[in-house]
Amino acid sequence: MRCWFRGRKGPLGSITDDRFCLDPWLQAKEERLVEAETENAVLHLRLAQYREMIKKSGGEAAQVRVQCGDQKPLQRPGPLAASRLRLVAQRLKRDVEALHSWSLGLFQRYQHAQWDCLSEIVTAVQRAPLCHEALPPTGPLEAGCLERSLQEMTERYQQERRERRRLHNTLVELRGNIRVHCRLRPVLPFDDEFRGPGSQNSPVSGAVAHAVDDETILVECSRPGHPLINKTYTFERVYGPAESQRAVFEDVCPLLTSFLDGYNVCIMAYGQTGSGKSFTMLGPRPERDPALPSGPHGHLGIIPRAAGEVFRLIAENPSWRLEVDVSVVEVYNNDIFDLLAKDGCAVVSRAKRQVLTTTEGKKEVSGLTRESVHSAVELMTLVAAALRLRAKQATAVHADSSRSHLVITVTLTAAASSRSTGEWPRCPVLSKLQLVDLAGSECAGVSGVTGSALRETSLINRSLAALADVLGALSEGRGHIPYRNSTLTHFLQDALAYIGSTHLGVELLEDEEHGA
Ligand SMILES: Nc1ncnc2c1ncn2[C@@H]1O[C@H](COP(=O)(O)OP(=O)(O)OP(=O)(O)O)[C@@H](O)[C@H]1O
Repeated sequence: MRCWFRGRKGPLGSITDDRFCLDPWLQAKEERLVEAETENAVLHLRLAQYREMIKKSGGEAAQVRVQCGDQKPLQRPGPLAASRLRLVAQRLKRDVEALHSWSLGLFQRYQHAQWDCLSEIVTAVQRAPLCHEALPPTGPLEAGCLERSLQEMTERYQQERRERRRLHNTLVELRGNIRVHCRLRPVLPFDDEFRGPGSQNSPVSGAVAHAVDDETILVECSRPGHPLINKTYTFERVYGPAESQRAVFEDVCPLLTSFLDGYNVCIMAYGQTGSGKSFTMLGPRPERDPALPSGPHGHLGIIPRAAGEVFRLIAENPSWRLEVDVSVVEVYNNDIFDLLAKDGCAVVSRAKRQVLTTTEGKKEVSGLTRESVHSAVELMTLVAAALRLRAKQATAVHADSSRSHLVITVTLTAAASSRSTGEWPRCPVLSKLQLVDLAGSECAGVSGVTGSALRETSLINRSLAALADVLGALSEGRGHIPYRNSTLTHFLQDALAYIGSTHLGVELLEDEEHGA
């Protein structure tokens, strides 16, 4: 699954007819490149000469030493000769240092020139289709030369891209394939309003969890009749209450480049009810205002921002010929509902689905609706429609509490045209991005739920406990992973099992007493 793009014929390989317009541009760049290479070669030559000279003089000195050893012992130089020798040695040292810094500078200039050339080549190649028709016809010999030079440039460009991809994904891996970030939301007015029946026992109000630094939080744990205990927890990253949606997304953004590079990515928001999972993942009130990535919304959550970024990356590389489709499901009361399913009148309606195991052992949801999308706005319009169907319920803790786990799956596939030309020889599915807004864990005593809502709470808590068990079993490398203990883990089995791919969990803690 990893690095599927690597070693494949890259997108520029298919540009063959648009090369003739590159002549003056490319020639100039090619000349600069050749100049820089020549300069580098000269430098290497001079370095070799200096090395040779040093070797030779070393040999001569050894010879003199041998000869002197046969005769009488060397007389110590007088003070005048010694200071002269010291001066010569100092001058030589300075010369060597100057030569070293000069060659270093030249090497750096060479590297910069190479990068400039390559980026200009890439721009030129990308602009090629636009100016092709404006050019006069070219002779066959010239065309052949240009073709070869374009091929070389294309190969170099592809090499650079492969290197970029390798470096990017190595960096992402170095930061960890499973990452847990923690966000503390600010204390909000409703935190006091919605104090549940159990909260009168809590002597503390206001913030009880604090960001100590950007990796540590401190939680004040208080129980009536017990002394206050402070506990600290560390995460890969901690966001304080004042940190923006943009700051959270900045850490997620590199994963989307990995998704486009063929890696599976799963981003989950986990936390207790009202702690800000939906706010972080979607933004405020996304079902009413879909917070389309084109709008001027500063509060956009991870999902609309990710949609914008995925399509921005695709637009940056038009020759990739990729297709994007999306499915939206909710896991509610241990059942899976397709939130993009349409009834007979093509109206979106909730439809129950089952998880099946395919002959290759993969998990699939039978009859799941997958809508093809061509822009972030299209994607978010579908998500907003699906969200209107998502199960919600007011509780004493949170007036707009989600009662289901929401899973948005964005699948990247090779376009049918590139499949038929054999450009993508393997399975057409390249990678999957799963964006999960889990239902919040809650204490029924505090949230004050009764009747069917109490059953929902119990099923939510059980499925979250099952998820914790699966993650625990995976991290401990246990032989048996209990995926089947809940529909949520069964449904997410492929994403969870693919532990080698990149996961980032955003754990959210409420910045007040319930969250502690
Ligand atoms: N960082 C934040 N800044 C400002 N307001 C926030 C922040 N995080 C959450 N909120 C607000 O807090 C409230 C609860 O947030 P949200 O609905 O995201 O919680 P949740 O964890 O998804 O809850 P549940 O699990 O019950 O659905 C919302 O009104 C939301 O706008």
